[in-house]
Amino acid sequence: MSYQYPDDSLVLHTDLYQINMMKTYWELGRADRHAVFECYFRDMPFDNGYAVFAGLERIVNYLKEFKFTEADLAYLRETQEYPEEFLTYLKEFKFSCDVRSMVEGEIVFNNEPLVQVEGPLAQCQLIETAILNIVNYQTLIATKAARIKSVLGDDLFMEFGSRRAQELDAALWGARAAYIGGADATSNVRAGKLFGIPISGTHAHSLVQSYRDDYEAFKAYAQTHKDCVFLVDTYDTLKSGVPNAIKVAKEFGDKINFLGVRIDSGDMAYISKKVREQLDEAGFYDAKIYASNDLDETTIMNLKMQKAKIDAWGIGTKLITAYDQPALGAVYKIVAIEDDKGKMVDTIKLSSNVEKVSTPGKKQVWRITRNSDDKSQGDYIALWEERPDLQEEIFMFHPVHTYVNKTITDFTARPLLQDIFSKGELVYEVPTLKEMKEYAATRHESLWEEYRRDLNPQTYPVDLSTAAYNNKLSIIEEVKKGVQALYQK
Ligand SMILES: Nc1ncnc2c1ncn2[C@@H]1O[C@H](COP(=O)(O)OP(=O)(O)OP(=O)(O)O)[C@@H](O)[C@H]1O
Ligand SMILES: O=P(O)(O)OC[C@H]1O[C@H](OP(=O)(O)OP(=O)(O)O)[C@H](O)[C@@H]1O
Ligand SMILES: O=C(O)c1cccnc1
Repeated sequence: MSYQYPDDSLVLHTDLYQINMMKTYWELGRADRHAVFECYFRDMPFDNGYAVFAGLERIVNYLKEFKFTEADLAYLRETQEYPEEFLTYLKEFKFSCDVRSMVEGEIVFNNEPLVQVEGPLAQCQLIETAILNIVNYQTLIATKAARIKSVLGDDLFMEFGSRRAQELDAALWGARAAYIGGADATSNVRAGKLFGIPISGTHAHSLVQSYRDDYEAFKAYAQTHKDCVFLVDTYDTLKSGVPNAIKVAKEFGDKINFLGVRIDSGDMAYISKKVREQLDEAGFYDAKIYASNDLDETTIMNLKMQKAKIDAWGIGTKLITAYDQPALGAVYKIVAIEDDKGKMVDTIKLSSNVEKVSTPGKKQVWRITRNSDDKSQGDYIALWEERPDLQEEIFMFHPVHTYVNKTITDFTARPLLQDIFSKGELVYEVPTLKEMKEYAATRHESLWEEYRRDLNPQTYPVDLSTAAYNNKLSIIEEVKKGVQALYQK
Protein backbone atom coordinates (compact mmCIF):
# COMPACT_ATOMS: atom_id res chain seq x y z
CA MET A 1 0.00 0.00 0.00
CA SER A 2 1.36 3.42 -0.81
CA TYR A 3 0.67 6.47 1.31
CA GLN A 4 0.61 9.25 -1.20
CA TYR A 5 -0.62 12.03 1.04
CA PRO A 6 1.02 13.36 4.21
CA ASP A 7 -1.07 12.97 7.34
CA ASP A 8 -0.88 16.68 8.04
CA SER A 9 -4.37 17.51 9.28
CA LEU A 10 -7.37 16.09 11.11
CA VAL A 11 -9.96 17.89 8.97
CA LEU A 12 -10.68 14.78 6.90
CA HIS A 13 -11.13 12.76 10.09
CA THR A 14 -14.81 12.83 9.24
CA ASP A 15 -17.33 10.64 7.44
CA LEU A 16 -17.65 11.23 3.72
CA TYR A 17 -21.34 11.93 4.14
CA GLN A 18 -20.54 15.07 6.12
CA ILE A 19 -18.61 16.54 3.19
CA ASN A 20 -21.31 15.39 0.79
CA MET A 21 -23.92 17.21 2.89
CA MET A 22 -21.65 20.27 2.95
CA LYS A 23 -21.66 20.19 -0.82
CA THR A 24 -25.47 20.12 -0.89
CA TYR A 25 -25.68 23.03 1.56
CA TRP A 26 -23.01 24.97 -0.33
CA GLU A 27 -24.51 24.40 -3.77
CA LEU A 28 -28.03 25.31 -2.67
CA GLY A 29 -27.02 28.35 -0.64
CA ARG A 30 -27.59 26.81 2.80
CA ALA A 31 -24.03 26.37 4.03
CA ASP A 32 -24.11 29.49 6.20
CA ARG A 33 -27.55 29.01 7.68
CA HIS A 34 -27.24 29.36 11.44
CA ALA A 35 -27.64 26.01 13.22
CA VAL A 36 -27.27 24.47 16.66
CA PHE A 37 -26.17 20.87 17.25
CA GLU A 38 -25.88 19.06 20.58
CA CYS A 39 -23.97 15.93 21.54
CA TYR A 40 -25.37 13.60 24.21
CA PHE A 41 -25.62 9.91 25.05
CA ARG A 42 -28.87 8.11 25.77
CA ASP A 43 -28.00 5.33 28.22
CA MET A 44 -25.67 5.34 31.18
CA PRO A 45 -22.51 3.35 30.37
CA PHE A 46 -22.01 0.16 32.41
CA ASP A 47 -25.43 0.93 34.03
CA ASN A 48 -23.42 3.31 36.15
CA GLY A 49 -25.10 6.10 38.09
CA TYR A 50 -22.97 8.83 36.46
CA ALA A 51 -20.36 9.32 33.75
CA VAL A 52 -17.12 11.33 33.80
CA PHE A 53 -16.81 13.69 30.86
CA ALA A 54 -13.46 13.65 29.03
CA GLY A 55 -12.11 14.64 25.63
CA LEU A 56 -12.43 18.43 25.57
CA GLU A 57 -8.73 19.18 25.32
CA ARG A 58 -8.48 17.07 22.20
CA ILE A 59 -11.54 18.79 20.72
CA VAL A 60 -9.84 22.11 21.41
CA ASN A 61 -6.65 20.98 19.68
CA TYR A 62 -8.65 19.59 16.77
CA LEU A 63 -10.56 22.82 16.19
CA LYS A 64 -7.79 25.28 17.00
CA GLU A 65 -5.97 24.76 13.71
CA PHE A 66 -8.96 23.73 11.67
CA LYS A 67 -8.06 24.18 7.99
CA PHE A 68 -8.15 22.01 4.87
CA THR A 69 -4.53 21.50 3.82
CA GLU A 70 -3.30 21.23 0.24
CA ALA A 71 -3.00 17.47 0.74
CA ASP A 72 -6.63 17.28 1.97
CA LEU A 73 -7.82 19.16 -1.10
CA ALA A 74 -5.62 17.16 -3.45
CA TYR A 75 -7.02 13.93 -2.04
CA LEU A 76 -10.62 15.09 -2.44
CA ARG A 77 -9.87 16.32 -5.95
CA GLU A 78 -8.49 12.94 -6.91
CA THR A 79 -11.12 10.72 -5.30
CA GLN A 80 -14.39 12.70 -5.53
CA GLU A 81 -16.15 14.38 -8.37
CA TYR A 82 -16.40 17.69 -6.58
CA PRO A 83 -16.37 20.83 -8.73
CA GLU A 84 -13.29 23.00 -8.31
CA GLU A 85 -15.47 25.82 -6.89
CA PHE A 86 -16.47 23.57 -4.00
CA LEU A 87 -12.83 22.77 -3.33
CA THR A 88 -12.08 26.50 -3.37
CA TYR A 89 -14.86 26.98 -0.83
CA LEU A 90 -13.23 24.32 1.36
CA LYS A 91 -9.82 25.91 0.86
CA GLU A 92 -11.10 29.27 2.04
CA PHE A 93 -12.99 27.68 4.89
CA LYS A 94 -12.50 29.42 8.23
CA PHE A 95 -13.92 27.80 11.33
CA SER A 96 -16.30 30.28 12.92
CA CYS A 97 -18.60 28.33 15.25
CA ASP A 98 -19.37 28.82 18.90
CA VAL A 99 -18.56 25.70 20.88
CA ARG A 100 -19.80 25.14 24.42
CA SER A 101 -18.95 22.10 26.43
CA MET A 102 -18.87 20.38 29.78
CA VAL A 103 -15.39 20.66 31.24
CA GLU A 104 -13.25 17.56 31.62
CA GLY A 105 -13.83 15.69 34.85
CA GLU A 106 -17.43 16.92 35.07
CA ILE A 107 -19.92 14.35 36.29
CA VAL A 108 -22.48 13.99 33.50
CA PHE A 109 -25.63 12.02 32.74
CA ASN A 110 -27.61 10.63 29.86
CA ASN A 111 -29.82 12.84 27.73
CA GLU A 112 -28.08 16.06 28.57
CA PRO A 113 -26.02 18.09 26.09
CA LEU A 114 -22.31 17.56 26.67
CA VAL A 115 -21.05 19.61 23.73
CA GLN A 116 -23.00 22.23 21.81
CA VAL A 117 -21.91 23.60 18.44
CA GLU A 118 -23.53 26.68 16.99
CA GLY A 119 -22.73 28.37 13.70
CA PRO A 120 -22.88 27.87 9.95
CA LEU A 121 -24.72 24.61 9.19
CA ALA A 122 -21.98 23.20 6.94
CA GLN A 123 -19.32 23.71 9.61
CA CYS A 124 -21.38 22.20 12.41
CA GLN A 125 -21.92 19.18 10.18
CA LEU A 126 -18.28 18.66 9.23
CA ILE A 127 -16.99 18.33 12.80
CA GLU A 128 -19.61 15.85 14.04
CA THR A 129 -17.59 12.70 13.45
CA ALA A 130 -14.44 13.75 15.25
CA ILE A 131 -16.32 15.24 18.20
CA LEU A 132 -18.25 12.01 18.68
CA ASN A 133 -15.15 9.92 18.12
CA ILE A 134 -13.30 11.79 20.87
CA VAL A 135 -16.12 12.16 23.41
CA ASN A 136 -17.40 8.61 22.99
CA TYR A 137 -14.08 6.99 23.78
CA GLN A 138 -12.60 9.28 26.38
CA THR A 139 -15.79 9.65 28.40
CA LEU A 140 -16.28 5.89 28.36
CA ILE A 141 -12.78 5.16 29.66
CA ALA A 142 -12.87 7.94 32.27
CA THR A 143 -16.15 6.48 33.53
CA LYS A 144 -14.79 2.95 33.63
CA ALA A 145 -11.77 4.22 35.58
CA ALA A 146 -14.09 5.99 38.03
CA ARG A 147 -15.97 2.75 38.64
CA ILE A 148 -12.71 0.94 39.32
CA LYS A 149 -11.48 3.77 41.55
CA SER A 150 -14.68 3.59 43.58
CA VAL A 151 -13.84 0.04 44.71
CA LEU A 152 -10.12 0.70 45.08
CA GLY A 153 -10.39 3.62 47.48
CA ASP A 154 -6.89 4.88 48.21
CA ASP A 155 -5.07 1.78 46.92
CA LEU A 156 -2.56 2.49 44.14
CA PHE A 157 -4.31 2.23 40.74
CA MET A 158 -2.04 1.74 37.72
CA GLU A 159 -3.31 1.68 34.15
CA PHE A 160 -1.56 -1.15 32.28
CA GLY A 161 -3.67 -1.37 29.11
CA SER A 162 -1.51 -0.19 26.20
CA ARG A 163 -0.74 -3.63 24.80
CA ARG A 164 -4.43 -4.54 24.67
CA ALA A 165 -5.87 -1.19 23.56
CA GLN A 166 -7.52 -0.75 20.17
CA GLU A 167 -4.34 0.62 18.53
CA LEU A 168 -1.95 3.41 19.48
CA ASP A 169 -4.33 6.36 19.83
CA ALA A 170 -6.60 4.43 22.13
CA ALA A 171 -3.70 3.48 24.41
CA LEU A 172 -2.58 7.09 24.64
CA TRP A 173 -5.88 8.89 25.03
CA GLY A 174 -7.26 6.02 27.09
CA ALA A 175 -4.39 6.43 29.55
CA ARG A 176 -5.24 10.12 29.80
CA ALA A 177 -8.96 9.48 30.28
CA ALA A 178 -8.25 6.78 32.87
CA TYR A 179 -6.10 9.26 34.79
CA ILE A 180 -8.91 11.85 34.84
CA GLY A 181 -11.35 9.17 36.00
CA GLY A 182 -9.22 7.89 38.86
CA ALA A 183 -6.03 6.05 37.84
CA ASP A 184 -2.90 7.22 39.68
CA ALA A 185 -0.40 6.27 37.00
CA THR A 186 0.07 4.69 33.59
CA SER A 187 2.61 2.23 32.26
CA ASN A 188 2.61 4.09 28.90
CA VAL A 189 5.76 6.18 28.84
CA ARG A 190 4.61 8.28 25.86
CA ALA A 191 1.40 9.19 27.71
CA GLY A 192 3.61 10.28 30.58
CA LYS A 193 5.75 12.39 28.30
CA LEU A 194 2.88 14.01 26.42
CA PHE A 195 0.42 14.56 29.25
CA GLY A 196 2.50 14.56 32.41
CA ILE A 197 0.76 11.49 33.85
CA PRO A 198 2.95 9.75 36.49
CA ILE A 199 4.42 6.58 34.99
CA SER A 200 5.13 3.36 36.80
CA GLY A 201 6.00 -0.24 36.12
CA THR A 202 7.49 -3.50 37.37
CA HIS A 203 8.96 -6.15 35.05
CA ALA A 204 7.63 -8.98 32.90
CA HIS A 205 7.83 -12.77 33.04
CA SER A 206 10.30 -12.62 30.15
CA LEU A 207 12.99 -11.22 32.46
CA VAL A 208 12.65 -14.23 34.73
CA GLN A 209 12.36 -16.64 31.82
CA SER A 210 15.46 -15.21 30.18
CA TYR A 211 17.47 -16.04 33.32
CA ARG A 212 15.46 -19.26 33.73
CA ASP A 213 15.60 -18.63 37.45
CA ASP A 214 13.79 -16.29 39.87
CA TYR A 215 16.83 -15.57 42.03
CA GLU A 216 19.16 -14.70 39.14
CA ALA A 217 16.52 -12.51 37.49
CA PHE A 218 15.67 -10.55 40.66
CA LYS A 219 19.36 -10.14 41.42
CA ALA A 220 19.98 -8.78 37.90
CA TYR A 221 17.13 -6.32 38.28
CA ALA A 222 18.36 -5.24 41.71
CA GLN A 223 21.86 -4.65 40.32
CA THR A 224 20.45 -2.26 37.74
CA HIS A 225 17.57 -0.51 39.55
CA LYS A 226 16.99 1.25 42.84
CA ASP A 227 13.19 0.73 43.04
CA CYS A 228 12.32 -2.95 42.83
CA VAL A 229 9.02 -4.79 42.52
CA PHE A 230 9.66 -8.42 41.65
CA LEU A 231 7.18 -10.46 39.61
CA VAL A 232 6.96 -13.67 41.61
CA ASP A 233 4.59 -15.99 39.75
CA THR A 234 6.67 -17.24 36.81
CA TYR A 235 7.36 -20.70 38.29
CA ASP A 236 5.92 -21.06 41.76
CA THR A 237 4.87 -17.99 43.70
CA LEU A 238 5.07 -19.35 47.24
CA LYS A 239 7.90 -21.86 46.87
CA SER A 240 10.22 -19.91 44.60
CA GLY A 241 9.07 -16.41 43.63
CA VAL A 242 8.54 -14.84 47.05
CA PRO A 243 11.40 -16.67 48.86
CA ASN A 244 13.82 -15.53 46.14
CA ALA A 245 12.47 -11.96 46.20
CA ILE A 246 13.07 -11.92 49.97
CA LYS A 247 16.52 -13.41 49.55
CA VAL A 248 17.53 -10.71 47.04
CA ALA A 249 15.97 -7.94 49.15
CA LYS A 250 17.99 -9.09 52.17
CA GLU A 251 21.21 -9.40 50.19
CA PHE A 252 20.91 -5.93 48.66
CA GLY A 253 19.62 -4.24 51.83
CA ASP A 254 19.75 -0.44 51.54
CA LYS A 255 21.18 -0.63 48.04
CA ILE A 256 17.63 -1.03 46.73
CA ASN A 257 14.13 0.12 47.67
CA PHE A 258 12.35 -3.19 47.90
CA LEU A 259 8.86 -1.90 47.16
CA GLY A 260 7.20 -5.28 46.94
CA VAL A 261 6.16 -8.14 44.68
CA ARG A 262 3.66 -8.55 41.89
CA ILE A 263 1.37 -11.55 41.38
CA ASP A 264 -0.27 -12.11 38.02
CA SER A 265 -2.03 -15.48 38.21
CA GLY A 266 -3.70 -18.04 40.40
CA ASP A 267 -6.16 -17.52 43.23
CA MET A 268 -5.17 -14.00 44.15
CA ALA A 269 -7.04 -13.95 47.45
CA TYR A 270 -5.38 -17.08 48.76
CA ILE A 271 -1.97 -16.38 47.30
CA SER A 272 -1.83 -12.75 48.42
CA LYS A 273 -2.55 -13.75 52.03
CA LYS A 274 0.23 -16.35 51.94
CA VAL A 275 2.59 -13.87 50.28
CA ARG A 276 1.81 -11.31 52.99
CA GLU A 277 2.68 -13.86 55.68
CA GLN A 278 5.98 -14.65 54.01
CA LEU A 279 6.92 -10.98 53.61
CA ASP A 280 5.93 -10.17 57.20
CA GLU A 281 7.81 -13.16 58.58
CA ALA A 282 10.92 -11.87 56.80
CA GLY A 283 10.38 -8.41 58.36
CA PHE A 284 9.29 -6.68 55.14
CA TYR A 285 6.11 -5.21 56.61
CA ASP A 286 6.17 -2.24 54.26
CA ALA A 287 6.67 -4.25 51.09
CA LYS A 288 3.51 -4.00 49.03
CA ILE A 289 1.68 -6.67 47.10
CA TYR A 290 0.87 -5.69 43.53
CA ALA A 291 -1.70 -7.60 41.50
CA SER A 292 -2.65 -7.78 37.84
CA ASN A 293 -4.46 -10.24 35.56
CA ASP A 294 -7.73 -9.38 33.88
CA LEU A 295 -8.92 -7.27 36.78
CA ASP A 296 -11.95 -5.02 36.79
CA GLU A 297 -14.21 -3.49 39.43
CA THR A 298 -16.16 -6.73 39.94
CA THR A 299 -13.12 -8.94 40.46
CA ILE A 300 -11.51 -6.33 42.67
CA MET A 301 -14.61 -6.04 44.84
CA ASN A 302 -14.68 -9.82 45.13
CA LEU A 303 -11.02 -9.95 46.06
CA LYS A 304 -11.60 -7.29 48.70
CA MET A 305 -14.55 -9.26 50.09
CA GLN A 306 -12.21 -12.24 50.36
CA LYS A 307 -9.81 -9.98 52.28
CA ALA A 308 -7.08 -10.37 49.69
CA LYS A 309 -3.89 -8.67 50.86
CA ILE A 310 -3.38 -6.59 47.76
CA ASP A 311 -2.13 -2.99 48.01
CA ALA A 312 -1.60 -1.94 44.40
CA TRP A 313 -3.51 -2.84 41.27
CA GLY A 314 -2.42 -2.96 37.62
CA ILE A 315 -5.44 -2.82 35.36
CA GLY A 316 -5.20 -3.25 31.62
CA THR A 317 -7.53 -4.94 29.14
CA LYS A 318 -10.83 -4.44 30.89
CA LEU A 319 -10.21 -0.76 31.50
CA ILE A 320 -8.66 0.37 28.23
CA THR A 321 -11.14 -1.51 26.04
CA ALA A 322 -14.15 -0.79 28.27
CA TYR A 323 -14.57 -4.54 27.99
CA ASP A 324 -18.14 -4.87 29.27
CA GLN A 325 -19.45 -1.95 27.20
CA PRO A 326 -17.22 -0.99 24.31
CA ALA A 327 -19.24 2.02 23.11
CA LEU A 328 -20.85 4.95 24.86
CA GLY A 329 -23.23 5.62 21.99
CA ALA A 330 -23.17 9.42 22.13
CA VAL A 331 -24.97 11.12 19.25
CA TYR A 332 -24.87 14.62 17.74
CA LYS A 333 -28.23 16.04 16.78
CA ILE A 334 -29.41 19.25 15.20
CA VAL A 335 -31.72 21.09 17.63
CA ALA A 336 -32.33 24.43 15.87
CA ILE A 337 -31.90 25.87 12.37
CA GLU A 338 -32.47 29.21 10.68
CA ASP A 339 -35.55 29.13 8.41
CA ASP A 340 -36.06 30.79 5.01
CA LYS A 341 -37.01 34.03 6.71
CA GLY A 342 -33.90 34.11 8.86
CA LYS A 343 -35.73 33.06 12.04
CA MET A 344 -34.37 30.29 14.28
CA VAL A 345 -36.72 27.29 14.53
CA ASP A 346 -36.32 24.31 16.80
CA THR A 347 -36.05 20.84 15.25
CA ILE A 348 -36.91 17.38 16.50
CA LYS A 349 -36.14 13.78 15.61
CA LEU A 350 -39.16 11.61 16.36
CA SER A 351 -38.98 7.96 17.31
CA SER A 352 -41.46 5.28 18.33
CA ASN A 353 -39.23 4.88 21.37
CA VAL A 354 -40.11 7.76 23.74
CA GLU A 355 -36.60 7.87 25.19
CA LYS A 356 -35.15 8.41 21.71
CA VAL A 357 -37.21 11.49 20.80
CA SER A 358 -34.73 14.37 20.74
CA THR A 359 -35.35 17.53 22.77
CA PRO A 360 -35.65 20.53 20.45
CA GLY A 361 -34.05 23.90 21.02
CA LYS A 362 -30.72 25.31 22.16
CA LYS A 363 -30.31 24.36 25.79
CA GLN A 364 -28.20 24.87 28.87
CA VAL A 365 -27.68 22.26 31.57
CA TRP A 366 -27.99 23.59 35.10
CA ARG A 367 -26.78 21.59 38.06
CA ILE A 368 -29.05 22.20 41.00
CA THR A 369 -27.45 21.89 44.43
CA ARG A 370 -29.14 22.51 47.74
CA ASN A 371 -27.34 25.24 49.69
CA SER A 372 -27.68 23.37 52.99
CA ASP A 373 -25.48 20.42 52.01
CA ASP A 374 -23.92 21.26 48.62
CA LYS A 375 -25.17 17.95 47.23
CA SER A 376 -26.51 17.72 43.68
CA GLN A 377 -30.31 17.50 43.54
CA GLY A 378 -30.45 16.88 39.84
CA ASP A 379 -29.75 18.47 36.48
CA TYR A 380 -32.21 20.87 34.94
CA ILE A 381 -32.15 21.25 31.18
CA ALA A 382 -33.58 24.61 30.25
CA LEU A 383 -34.01 26.54 27.03
CA TRP A 384 -31.11 28.90 26.45
CA GLU A 385 -32.95 32.10 27.40
CA GLU A 386 -34.14 30.74 30.75
CA ARG A 387 -32.35 31.77 33.95
CA PRO A 388 -33.11 29.23 36.68
CA ASP A 389 -30.25 30.72 38.70
CA LEU A 390 -32.40 33.84 39.23
CA GLN A 391 -35.50 31.92 40.32
CA GLU A 392 -36.65 31.67 43.94
CA GLU A 393 -37.78 28.09 43.56
CA ILE A 394 -37.48 25.44 40.93
CA PHE A 395 -40.00 22.79 39.92
CA MET A 396 -38.32 19.60 38.75
CA PHE A 397 -40.20 16.72 37.18
CA HIS A 398 -39.31 13.52 35.34
CA PRO A 399 -39.45 14.19 31.57
CA VAL A 400 -41.45 11.01 30.85
CA HIS A 401 -43.11 10.16 34.20
CA THR A 402 -44.13 13.72 35.02
CA TYR A 403 -45.90 12.74 38.26
CA VAL A 404 -42.43 12.22 39.76
CA ASN A 405 -41.66 15.79 40.76
CA LYS A 406 -40.35 18.07 43.48
CA THR A 407 -40.03 21.78 44.23
CA ILE A 408 -36.66 23.01 45.48
CA THR A 409 -35.95 26.25 47.30
CA ASP A 410 -32.66 27.60 48.69
CA PHE A 411 -30.63 26.15 45.85
CA THR A 412 -27.77 27.09 43.59
CA ALA A 413 -28.08 26.56 39.84
CA ARG A 414 -24.74 26.23 38.07
CA PRO A 415 -24.55 26.27 34.25
CA LEU A 416 -22.46 23.36 33.03
CA LEU A 417 -21.91 24.17 29.36
CA GLN A 418 -18.96 26.56 29.23
CA ASP A 419 -17.85 28.78 26.35
CA ILE A 420 -14.93 27.13 24.57
CA PHE A 421 -14.85 28.78 21.14
CA SER A 422 -16.60 32.02 20.29
CA LYS A 423 -17.01 32.64 16.55
CA GLY A 424 -14.16 30.22 15.97
CA GLU A 425 -11.80 31.86 18.47
CA LEU A 426 -10.63 29.87 21.45
CA VAL A 427 -11.86 31.60 24.62
CA TYR A 428 -11.22 28.79 27.10
CA GLU A 429 -8.04 28.14 29.00
CA VAL A 430 -7.55 24.39 29.21
CA PRO A 431 -6.70 23.40 32.80
CA THR A 432 -3.85 21.06 33.60
CA LEU A 433 -4.61 17.36 33.58
CA LYS A 434 -4.03 17.24 37.31
CA GLU A 435 -6.62 19.96 37.82
CA MET A 436 -9.11 18.00 35.71
CA LYS A 437 -8.47 14.90 37.79
CA GLU A 438 -8.95 16.82 41.05
CA TYR A 439 -12.08 18.41 39.66
CA ALA A 440 -13.49 14.97 38.80
CA ALA A 441 -12.81 13.78 42.35
CA THR A 442 -14.55 16.77 43.98
CA ARG A 443 -17.53 16.58 41.62
CA HIS A 444 -17.82 12.88 42.40
CA GLU A 445 -17.93 13.76 46.11
CA SER A 446 -20.85 16.11 45.52
CA LEU A 447 -23.02 13.20 44.41
CA TRP A 448 -25.11 11.34 46.93
CA GLU A 449 -23.67 7.89 47.63
CA GLU A 450 -26.82 6.34 46.17
CA TYR A 451 -25.75 7.49 42.69
CA ARG A 452 -22.13 6.51 43.18
CA ARG A 453 -22.36 2.80 43.90
CA ASP A 454 -21.24 0.52 41.07
CA LEU A 455 -24.18 -1.89 41.31
CA ASN A 456 -27.79 -0.79 40.72
CA PRO A 457 -27.31 2.87 41.56
CA GLN A 458 -30.30 5.16 41.94
CA THR A 459 -31.18 7.13 38.82
CA TYR A 460 -30.01 10.73 39.05
CA PRO A 461 -32.74 13.19 38.00
CA VAL A 462 -32.10 14.81 34.61
CA ASP A 463 -35.18 16.93 34.08
CA LEU A 464 -36.47 19.35 31.50
CA SER A 465 -37.65 22.81 32.46
CA THR A 466 -41.37 23.39 32.00
CA ALA A 467 -40.60 25.61 29.00
CA ALA A 468 -38.32 23.01 27.36
CA TYR A 469 -40.91 20.30 28.03
CA ASN A 470 -43.82 22.33 26.61
CA ASN A 471 -41.70 23.33 23.62
CA LYS A 472 -40.98 19.65 22.94
CA LEU A 473 -44.66 18.68 23.18
CA SER A 474 -45.82 21.49 20.90
CA ILE A 475 -43.18 20.62 18.28
CA ILE A 476 -44.17 16.96 18.42
CA GLU A 477 -47.80 18.03 17.79
CA GLU A 478 -46.74 20.34 14.96
CA VAL A 479 -44.70 17.61 13.25
CA LYS A 480 -47.50 15.06 13.67
CA LYS A 481 -49.99 17.46 12.10
CA GLY A 482 -47.59 18.07 9.20
CA VAL A 483 -47.21 14.32 8.61
CA GLN A 484 -51.02 13.79 8.76
CA ALA A 485 -51.58 16.63 6.30
CA LEU A 486 -49.13 14.95 3.92
CA TYR A 487 -50.96 11.61 4.12
CA GLN A 488 -54.30 13.27 3.47
CA LYS A 489 -53.06 14.89 0.27
N1 LIG B 1 -9.81 -15.22 44.57
C1 LIG B 1 -10.32 -14.80 43.42
N2 LIG B 1 -11.61 -14.45 43.35
C2 LIG B 1 -12.15 -14.04 42.19
N3 LIG B 1 -11.47 -13.91 41.06
C3 LIG B 1 -10.17 -14.21 41.06
C4 LIG B 1 -9.52 -14.67 42.24
N4 LIG B 1 -8.24 -14.91 41.93
C5 LIG B 1 -8.07 -14.61 40.62
N5 LIG B 1 -9.22 -14.17 40.10
C6 LIG B 1 -9.49 -13.73 38.72
O1 LIG B 1 -9.87 -14.88 38.01
C7 LIG B 1 -9.34 -14.87 36.69
C8 LIG B 1 -8.43 -16.06 36.56
O2 LIG B 1 -7.89 -16.07 35.30
P1 LIG B 1 -7.16 -17.31 34.66
O3 LIG B 1 -8.06 -18.47 34.55
O4 LIG B 1 -6.51 -16.80 33.46
O5 LIG B 1 -6.15 -17.77 35.80
P2 LIG B 1 -4.64 -17.70 35.91
O6 LIG B 1 -4.35 -18.48 37.11
O7 LIG B 1 -4.20 -16.31 35.92
O8 LIG B 1 -4.09 -18.39 34.63
P3 LIG B 1 -3.00 -17.87 33.60
O9 LIG B 1 -1.69 -18.25 34.17
O10 LIG B 1 -3.36 -18.58 32.35
O11 LIG B 1 -3.18 -16.37 33.45
C9 LIG B 1 -8.63 -13.54 36.53
O12 LIG B 1 -9.50 -12.58 35.97
C10 LIG B 1 -8.30 -13.16 37.97
O13 LIG B 1 -8.20 -11.76 38.13
O1 LIG C 1 -4.43 -8.43 32.53
P1 LIG C 1 -4.54 -7.01 32.20
O2 LIG C 1 -5.54 -6.31 33.05
O3 LIG C 1 -4.73 -6.79 30.74
O4 LIG C 1 -3.14 -6.29 32.62
C1 LIG C 1 -2.00 -6.27 31.83
C2 LIG C 1 -1.38 -7.63 31.71
O5 LIG C 1 -0.31 -7.51 30.83
C3 LIG C 1 0.76 -8.32 31.30
O6 LIG C 1 0.59 -9.63 30.89
P2 LIG C 1 1.20 -10.24 29.56
O7 LIG C 1 0.80 -11.65 29.54
O8 LIG C 1 0.84 -9.41 28.36
O9 LIG C 1 2.76 -10.07 29.72
P3 LIG C 1 3.76 -10.75 30.73
O10 LIG C 1 4.62 -11.59 29.89
O11 LIG C 1 4.47 -9.64 31.38
O12 LIG C 1 2.97 -11.53 31.68
C4 LIG C 1 0.61 -8.20 32.80
O13 LIG C 1 1.28 -9.23 33.44
C5 LIG C 1 -0.86 -8.20 33.02
O14 LIG C 1 -1.36 -9.48 33.25
O1 LIG D 1 4.74 -2.67 34.74
C1 LIG D 1 4.07 -3.70 34.72
O2 LIG D 1 4.09 -4.53 35.62
C2 LIG D 1 3.15 -3.95 33.54
C3 LIG D 1 3.00 -3.02 32.56
C4 LIG D 1 2.16 -3.27 31.51
C5 LIG D 1 1.48 -4.44 31.46
N1 LIG D 1 1.63 -5.35 32.44
C6 LIG D 1 2.45 -5.11 33.47
